[in-house]
Amino acid sequence: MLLKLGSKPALVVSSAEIAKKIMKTHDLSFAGRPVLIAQKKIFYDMTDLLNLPYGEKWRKLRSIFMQQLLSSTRVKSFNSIMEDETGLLVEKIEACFMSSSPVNLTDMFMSLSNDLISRAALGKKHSETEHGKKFLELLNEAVGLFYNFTLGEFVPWLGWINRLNGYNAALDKCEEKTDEIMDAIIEDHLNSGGDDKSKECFMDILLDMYKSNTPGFSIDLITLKGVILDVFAGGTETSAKTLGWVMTELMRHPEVMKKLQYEVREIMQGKYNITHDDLQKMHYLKAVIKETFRYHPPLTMNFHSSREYVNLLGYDIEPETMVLINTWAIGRDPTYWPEPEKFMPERFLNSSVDFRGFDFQLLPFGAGRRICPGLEFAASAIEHTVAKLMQKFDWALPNGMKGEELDVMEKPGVTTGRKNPLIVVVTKCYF
Ligand code: HEM
Repeated sequence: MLLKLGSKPALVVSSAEIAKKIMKTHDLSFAGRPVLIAQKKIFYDMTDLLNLPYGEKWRKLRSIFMQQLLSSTRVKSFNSIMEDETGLLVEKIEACFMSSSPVNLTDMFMSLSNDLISRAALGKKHSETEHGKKFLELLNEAVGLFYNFTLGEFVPWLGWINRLNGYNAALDKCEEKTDEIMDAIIEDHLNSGGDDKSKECFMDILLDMYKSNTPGFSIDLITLKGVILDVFAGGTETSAKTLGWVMTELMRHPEVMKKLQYEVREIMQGKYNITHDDLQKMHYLKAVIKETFRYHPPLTMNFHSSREYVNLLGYDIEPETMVLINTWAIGRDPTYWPEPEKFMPERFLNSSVDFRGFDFQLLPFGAGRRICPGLEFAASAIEHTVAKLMQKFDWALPNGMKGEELDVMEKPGVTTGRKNPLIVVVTKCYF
């Protein structure tokens, strides 16, 4: 669907065929990002990977993400962090069980996700430091500002409204505070380093590059800050909200939960720590996670922008057309998904369809050149957490509520999670 949002052309893509044309056939032509007021302010004039226009700088930064920070070898090396943090999550849940208190999984998943990213990025838990807490508050504020599309965004001559209603002032303040905190985090890291001295975190790698004079290897301070900002902005809410949806669907479908618990407990017999190899054997777990990504992609719209004129199915697409790929609608398209409104992990059991960017009917991480570089990290963290929760606990809803009574209302935002917190109770712990 080709639209005009104010003065800006926009193309909304709701079918897998067109998504394939955008992200495969014409990937290079559509590898841009729309220039948005809030993103320009908060992400250092859009010099971070998430927002950079496609080009030489983007390619260099992308290779830092893929080869230095988030390569599959490095993601595997984070297994011990994942094991530690999911172990702590288990302890918190056990404490709720002992005191017969309900468990707020929404809050717990948000803390877990923040702590995992913090330890990988900064070598320590951000949520426990003063700057860290402020940074998390600011990220929340920034996300609110991103979602608040203003008229001035699409009708430039109405930009004065943003001055009048305080939006520009709020952005200026958020930009200033974010930069101050980024400086404080870097300073703090230079003074103390991470708690886990044996492991290199993203900040160590980036600071080495910042201090290096090797051509093609060094980066400037703004780039360093942009990378850290991207890792937190891209990696925390997305994973936390996915976990919330996985557990929601498992609570709503006790037969699926039982089958999953059986698989995990069979594979883990007598063992506590879950390894990468154990996860590879958990086929039903992978199917449950794929089905959750199909039904509840945390980024329901994926933003690209055209870089040149393209003729798409007979339509002329102008340069700088905003392209919105509606992954939510594509995941529920009956052309690809029989009974799309049914949560049915079995549909993935004898199927090669995956979310790694080759199957355009399942695009939670996007596809093509700009596919999410955090895919392996996120998938591993989500698999690890869900496996642990299935291994250790039996679950129920509070006050005898039945699974089908649990709501699936969504709270719209940059990422889409549950509207209401997910509150559950543990009925049995396996020590
Ligand atoms: C469930 C978790 C996650 C989901 C669903 C997700 C989804 C996405 C999507 C849809 C995109 C846009 C792809 C495109 O434009 O085609 C993206 C880009 C990105 N993601 Fe993720 N993401 C997740 C986790 C992460 C993590 C853990 C990190 C970092 C540690 C991360 C960092 C990024 C970055 C930097 C980009 C921009 C890439 C570029 O423009 O070249 N994401 N993500």
